[in-house]
Amino acid sequence: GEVSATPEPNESEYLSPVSIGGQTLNLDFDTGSADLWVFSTSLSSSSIGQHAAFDPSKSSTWEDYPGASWQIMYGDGSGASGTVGFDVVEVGGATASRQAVEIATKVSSSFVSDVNNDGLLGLGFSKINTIEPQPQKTFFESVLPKLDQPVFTADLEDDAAGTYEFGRVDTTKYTGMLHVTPVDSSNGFWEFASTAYSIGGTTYQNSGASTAIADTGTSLLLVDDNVAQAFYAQVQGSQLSRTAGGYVYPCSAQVPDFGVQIGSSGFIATIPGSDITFAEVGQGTCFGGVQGNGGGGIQIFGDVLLKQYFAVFNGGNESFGIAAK
Ligand SMILES: Cc1ccc(-c2noc([C@H]3C[C@@H](O)CN3)n2)cc1F
Repeated sequence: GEVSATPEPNESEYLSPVSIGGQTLNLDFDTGSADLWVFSTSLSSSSIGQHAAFDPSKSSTWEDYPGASWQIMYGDGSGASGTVGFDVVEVGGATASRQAVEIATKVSSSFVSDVNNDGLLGLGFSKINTIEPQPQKTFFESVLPKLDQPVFTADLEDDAAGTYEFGRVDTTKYTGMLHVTPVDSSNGFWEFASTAYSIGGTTYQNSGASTAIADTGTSLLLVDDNVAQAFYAQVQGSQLSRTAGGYVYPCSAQVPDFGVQIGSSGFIATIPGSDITFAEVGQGTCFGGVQGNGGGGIQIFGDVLLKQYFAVFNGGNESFGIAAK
């Protein structure tokens, strides 16, 4: 089948309506993790606040997974944990009839205050699913055999709503060719080689051999520290600010275009300098959308890059592709 879910954009995440046991929640689609978890009525009312909370007792199709648990930590240190069951999960039009659904009994404060999402839907590989005693399939892995094509696409926008589609590649959504690279899923991510970058149209080889992941759940573009340093060396007045947590510069500064290689093919995905500023932090100072990854070895290509392109995640041949739009 072919489905589409239109995420509501928020300053740092793309939310899509998901039906679980007939209850609709807005979930943050995250290709960098593999847990589908929801705010639940097991949480305290102060934690639930304005969030939609899933109530298993009101679902006629809910099935407990006795003794199972989960616990996850995200890149920013936020986290959640709880118990597990199975239910019917429907996104746009694709239905997983017995999808593992992780019930939050604890969530960190940043999830309580992020009133836009009622949980996350992981689109990474189930190798990193945190359910004990046995990791469970992601929604995509559950529906994959039933899809016309074993793919999902992400068409993220800056301010307008973006779109995730499962089972087809809408070729009217992009122009030119799709630049496809093989993915190495052994770490559980949509991971590929990326050893070159460009600043202001000039291409450089990245000394520290590096890989990158396509991560729709990360807002920024986190590159090797030496690459971030080389980029901001070309932004007048920029500095690495501990208080801001990264590189900042005068909002009036001229920011060069920045590009990163997708796979070893040679294609450099470029972001116009005018789209690189992520936020104003006050006093005419701006926080850059390109930042270092803190020496993690893996670069994290988040929304700052992905929203410039149409992205195709292929679970059949394990590849990642992007095209201009
Ligand atoms: C409050 C909140 C915090 C973090 C995240 C979050 N979602 O995806 C990710 C990235 C980082 C990596 O962990 C996997 N993908 N981070 C979402 C939130 F709503």
